This record gives sequence, structure tokens and C-alpha cells, in this order.
Amino acid sequence: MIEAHQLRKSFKIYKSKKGMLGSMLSLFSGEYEERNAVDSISFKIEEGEFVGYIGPNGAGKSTTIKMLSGILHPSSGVAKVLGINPQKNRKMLAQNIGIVFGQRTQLWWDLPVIDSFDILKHMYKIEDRHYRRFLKHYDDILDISQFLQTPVRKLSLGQRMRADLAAAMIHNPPVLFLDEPTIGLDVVAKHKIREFLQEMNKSENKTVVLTTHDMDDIEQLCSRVIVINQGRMVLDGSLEELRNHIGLPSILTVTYEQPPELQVVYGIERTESNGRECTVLYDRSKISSPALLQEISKWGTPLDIQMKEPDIEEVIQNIY
Ligand SMILES: Nc1ncnc2c1ncn2[C@@H]1O[C@H](COP(=O)(O)OP(=O)(O)OP(=O)(O)O)[C@@H](O)[C@H]1O
Repeated sequence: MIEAHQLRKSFKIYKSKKGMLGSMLSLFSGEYEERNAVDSISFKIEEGEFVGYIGPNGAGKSTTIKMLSGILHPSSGVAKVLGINPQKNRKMLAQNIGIVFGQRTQLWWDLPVIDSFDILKHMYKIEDRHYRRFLKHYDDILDISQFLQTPVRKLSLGQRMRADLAAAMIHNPPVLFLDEPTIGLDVVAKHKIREFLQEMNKSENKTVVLTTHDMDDIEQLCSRVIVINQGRMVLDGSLEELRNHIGLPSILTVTYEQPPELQVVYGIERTESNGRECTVLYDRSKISSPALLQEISKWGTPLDIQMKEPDIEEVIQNIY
């Protein structure tokens, strides 16, 4: 459904000389170097997937999204979305994708939200009955009716994001590209946006590519993550594969009837005990959870057991 094959984008970085005069001269000297913002990225995303496209600042995430959506042309390589080449057929692609940039609205700044929607309705040639259904449906799931008459510049960030998301869905596209849609939002607004995105993916089978720095977005929404760093792909897999790749230990906390008698077990990296409480850090690739449970029950009589996988935030920090 979405394909990137050896996708690369380089930008010219003009060399600047020191001082005011130097900066002026460098404008005219034309000396530059080329830097790859995205460097030979390849992946395939199937229909209905929810993919987190993540990486540190400047990794090349937005540049990739812009190439997939036809805003930027690749320096080399090929992108295809629903079989459409964004470079060659941007208009046809626009009918089939929705885009949201969290940092910048796609709506008309000084117009009431409803006027922006009306313009989009005409641009996408949407029938009146479909448009009415759209307004009703998006009021039900994003509460947009309360600010339809408000100019975009007067909306709160959360309202603006809801308006932008609704606008991106007006033509009911099967594919959504979301570039940091939860940036700067408070907890309640983030929750609402996440619920909406989950609904779009689960009930309407939309394929979603999401860039974000928010680990809760990734944990709650994405079934797959693609990690890039300095323009290059570092990992492509499930959240579990991401955790395993980093090799951070899983954690088991046990409360025993009596202080336990600890033993050395292959796969357990560290054990900390404090009276009846015991914390076990273990490597799941070396010992399975059932086997571990069997071992630790030899140390005493467990009253309560809790398991915790490594935090995705910790995992990401380790990968960069
Ligand atoms: N138009 C441009 N001209 C020159 N360099 C650019 C241009 N656009 C992006 N870059 C550079 O390309 C690199 C990748 O930028 P990009 O915006 O894709 O990163 P990102 O992963 O989206 O970062 P962030 O998380 O900070 O939004 C950065 O080094 C950036 O400075």
C-alpha cells in the first residue's frame, strides 16, 4: 500500500563564512555541500497498519513524509502510495491521502473553521449529503460543532488539531500521514486525539503513518515502529522486537510469604531482595516467563507476582 524504495533526499547546505561580511559574501559565492536528510530508506506498509515513524530531532522523519505525500521530490529512489507515484501524480494522490502537520495548520488562518471545510468540500467535489454526514460524524467523534464558526487563529491548540484532523478526513482517504499531531497538547487533548486515531484505524481500516516524539502515542497506537537516525533506518519491527533489539531486561516483582532463598538461574541478570519483596531482572531471550516462574517458586512461596516490560521511552533512549 505504501512503499519506499531506496528513498533519498539531499539538501544543499551553503557554506557560510565568519562575520557579517562573510555571511553576505557566502550568499553570492554559491559554495555548498550536499547533505542527505533521508538516506536510502526502504519499507513496505500494508493496508490497515498503524506505523510509528520515529527518530530524534532532524532524523529525516518530516522529509520522508513530505516525499511520500508528494510535497518534496526525492533526490533518488521511488515512493509509491496506493500504486501512485507521488512525484508524477500528486493530484491523484491528494484524493487518496490525508495529511496533518502538528506544527502548521492546513486551514485558512483568518476564516471560520466551517469556511475552510466548505472550501475543501468544493476542492474535493464532495456531494452535499456526504458533506452533511461528514460534519455530523466528526462532531460525534471530535466535537467540532462547538468551534465551527470560530476563526482558526482563535482556536486553542487542541481545537485546532481536531479541526485539522477532521479537514484531513473530509474526502475519506484510506491513508493518513500524521506529522506530530499531538505536539504541545495537554493530557486530555492528547487522549481525545489518540482515541480518534485508534477508531479510524480499527473501525475504518485507515492505514496510518505517524511521526511523534511522544512515547505514549507509540505505545498506545502503533503496532509497528520504523526508527530512523541521521536519515538512515535503524530498525523496522513490532514494539516487542524494538524492546528485544535493545535487550533491556524484563522485570518481575515478587512478594513471598517469608524472605526468599535466592539462587543463581541462567537468564536472570540481577536480583534485588528486601525482606519478603524481591525484584528479578531477566532476559526473555534466555529464559521464558513460565520457566522463570517455575524457578522463582523454588525460592519460597510467592503471594503476589507482577511483571513489567521495559518502558518504551527507555528503549528509545537506548537506541539513538
Ligand atoms: N528545506 C531544507 N533545506 C535544508 N535542509 C533541510 C530542509 N528541510 C530539512 N532539512 C534538514 O534535513 C534534516 C532532516 O529534517 P526533518 O525535518 O526531516 O527531520 P525530523 O526528523 O522531522 O525532525 P524533527 O523531529 O525535529 O521534526 C535536518 O538536518 C534538517 O535541518
